[in-house]
Amino acid sequence: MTDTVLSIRNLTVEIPTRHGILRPVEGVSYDIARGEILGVVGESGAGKSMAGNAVIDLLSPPAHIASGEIWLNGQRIDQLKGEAMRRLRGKEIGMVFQDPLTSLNPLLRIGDQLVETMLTHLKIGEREARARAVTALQEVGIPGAAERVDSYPHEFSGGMRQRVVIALALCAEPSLIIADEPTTALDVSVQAQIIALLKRLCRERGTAVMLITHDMGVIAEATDRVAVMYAGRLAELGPVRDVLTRPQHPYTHGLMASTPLASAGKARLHQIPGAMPRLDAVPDGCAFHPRCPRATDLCRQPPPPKVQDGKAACWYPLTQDAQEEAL
Ligand SMILES: Nc1ncnc2c1ncn2[C@@H]1O[C@H](COP(=O)(O)OP(=O)(O)OP(=O)(O)O)[C@@H](O)[C@H]1O
Repeated sequence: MTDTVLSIRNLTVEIPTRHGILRPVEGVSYDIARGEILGVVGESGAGKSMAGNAVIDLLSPPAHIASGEIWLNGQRIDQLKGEAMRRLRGKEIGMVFQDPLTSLNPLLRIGDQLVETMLTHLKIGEREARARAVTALQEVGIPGAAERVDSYPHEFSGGMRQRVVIALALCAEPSLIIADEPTTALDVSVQAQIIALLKRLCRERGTAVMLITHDMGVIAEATDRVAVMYAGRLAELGPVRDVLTRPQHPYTHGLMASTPLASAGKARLHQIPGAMPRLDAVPDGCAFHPRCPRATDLCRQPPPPKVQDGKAACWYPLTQDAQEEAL
């Protein structure tokens, strides 16, 4: 028996437009194992959310999965629609989005939302579900959970609301959590607490997590492995320590050098010259080549080698020595 929870294979998402077909996700593959937190990182517009939304059939039409496969616990799910997908979303996949209010019903007490979710997906009765709702709120650190279970979402602060969303996402005991920028809307002081909470609870339960973020600090703090996306493609995939301290792809290297975390103590932050291409103008070859100081003619023509775990999609991956000098 494998402990792979989610397996994305060669996923391509297309958006047909009047000017041609856009591919916000192209040929992306990664796995997430039980109890593992995979960080998906990249600049705004890199396709991180699209890849996550494809898993839960939340792509906004006309965006759609054009090719590839998505497997959850050995079941192929990329063709599931309607009720079958809704059932899977509540039971097997929990979701935590940037804005907690999108996950909460403003008209229902939070206890009722937790109870409803548990009654739908777990084989337990109402009394048991009520008791578990209080425990769930205690576990996510809501003070006075026994009373707050009867509060409405608007009666909580942003950070507390996100705690409630985490309780809601976990209460049906899913095998996968998709957390898309879960702390971006929160005060800096609260961000670290929420990330620590998510990490602890998922570790305890063996839940796999796809953690989508543009924040390298969150990646460093919470993840086991990292998938780096650029212009819809995977640039690099590997254990967090390797990707952060010994990035092979020049894009990852630039991303690291441009974060305050990595450049602490340096006089000023590095900037990657230029901008990520628009989806209707993604260059041939390696999409990063116009911004890459190491690019040669080879990078302008054939697609770069496919990413493998621990091996970047680059003809000229940075060796350890080159990492010191490059960029
Ligand atoms: N309906 C649409 N038509 C055209 N382009 C779209 C459409 N929906 C999304 N896109 C584009 O798809 C790309 C991928 O978007 P996505 O939200 O996945 O990026 P992201 O990496 O999650 O960025 P962010 O961190 O800003 O959320 C972006 O360039 C976005 O502009």
